Amino acid sequence: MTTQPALRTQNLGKRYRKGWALRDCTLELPPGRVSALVGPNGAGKTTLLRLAVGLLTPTTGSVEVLGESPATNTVRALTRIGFLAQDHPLYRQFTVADLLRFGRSCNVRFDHELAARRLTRLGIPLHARAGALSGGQQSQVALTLALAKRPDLLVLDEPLSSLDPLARQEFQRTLMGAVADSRLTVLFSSHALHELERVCDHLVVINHGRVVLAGDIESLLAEHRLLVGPRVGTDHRDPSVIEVSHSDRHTTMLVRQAATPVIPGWQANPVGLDELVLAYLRRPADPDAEDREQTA
Ligand SMILES: Nc1ncnc2c1ncn2[C@@H]1O[C@H](COP(=O)(O)OP(=O)(O)OP(=O)(O)O)[C@@H](O)[C@H]1O
Repeated sequence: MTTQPALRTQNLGKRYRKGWALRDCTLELPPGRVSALVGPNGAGKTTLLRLAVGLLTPTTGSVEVLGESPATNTVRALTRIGFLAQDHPLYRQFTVADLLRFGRSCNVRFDHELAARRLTRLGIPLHARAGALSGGQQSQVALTLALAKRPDLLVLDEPLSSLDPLARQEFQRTLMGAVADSRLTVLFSSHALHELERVCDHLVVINHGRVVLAGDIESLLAEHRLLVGPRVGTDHRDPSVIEVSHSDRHTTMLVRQAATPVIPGWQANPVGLDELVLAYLRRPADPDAEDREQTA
C-alpha cells in the first residue's frame, strides 16, 4: 500500500498584481482520505485548489499530486485528477447525455455506467439540456462527471454550496462510498463547518493566504483543550495558548497541549470542531512571518 501523499506542497505561493493570495504553504494530504479546506472569503482556498490541479502556476514553491507535478507532467498527472470548479461550468446547450459522451471521449478511465446510474438515481433526465437544469442539479451533473473520471485525487471547490440538505447528505454518502471503494483521495473547500466532521477525517484551515492549522481531525481535537478557571492575566507570547477570553470572574483559554496536567481549580473541557476552527481564524495574522519572509 502506498504511503505517498496524495498532494504535497512545499513553500507554495501565488502572487497576483495586488498581492499574495497564498504564501508559504507546506502541506501533505494523506491518500485515501477526505480532507476539508476551510477559511473565510478571500482566504486563498480557490487559489490553492487551482494550483493543486495545475490550472495556476506557482509564484514560489512546488506542488505534487501523487508524486508528479501537475504543471510539468500535464497529461499523465491530469488523468489522475478530477476537478469541480466553484461555478461548475457545463456546456449549457449540451444535453446531460452529450456531456457523458464528451466525458467518455476525453477520459480513458471514464465510467459511463456509474455516471448514468447516479444521475438516474438523482432523477436528472439524461435528455435534459444542462442550461435548463437547476443550479443544484447542474452541480450534481458536474460532480458526477468528475467522479466518473475515476480520479485518484478529486478536488472540489465548494461543492455543497448549491445543494439542498437531502442532496448534501447524498453527496456525503457518495464521497464516502467512493473513498471506501477505490481509495480515492478527496480535497474539498467548504464554509459548512458543522457538516465537516461527518464526512472528513483531515482538515486544512487557511486564513490571509496562510495555512494556520492542518492535520487529522481526531488528533487535532485530542490535542486541544478549553481550560476554564478563575480570572488571570495571560502570557500572550505562549504559543500553546491559541485564544483567551475573560468574563468578570473567569478566564477561558483554548490551548494546544492535551497532555499537560490541569492546574488545580481549573477545568479542562474538550473542544468542538467549529469552535477550534473559529478560534484559529480569529487569531490575528502573524506579523513575524512577513518579516521572516522579507529577510529570507
Ligand atoms: N485572478 C485573480 N487576480 C487577482 N487577484 C485574485 C485572483 N484570484 C483571486 N485573487 C485574490 O486572491 C485572494 C484569494 O482569493 P481566493 O479566490 O483564493 O479566495 P477563497 O478563499 O477561495 O475565497 P471564497 O471563499 O470567497 O471563494 C483574494 O484576495 C482575491 O481577491
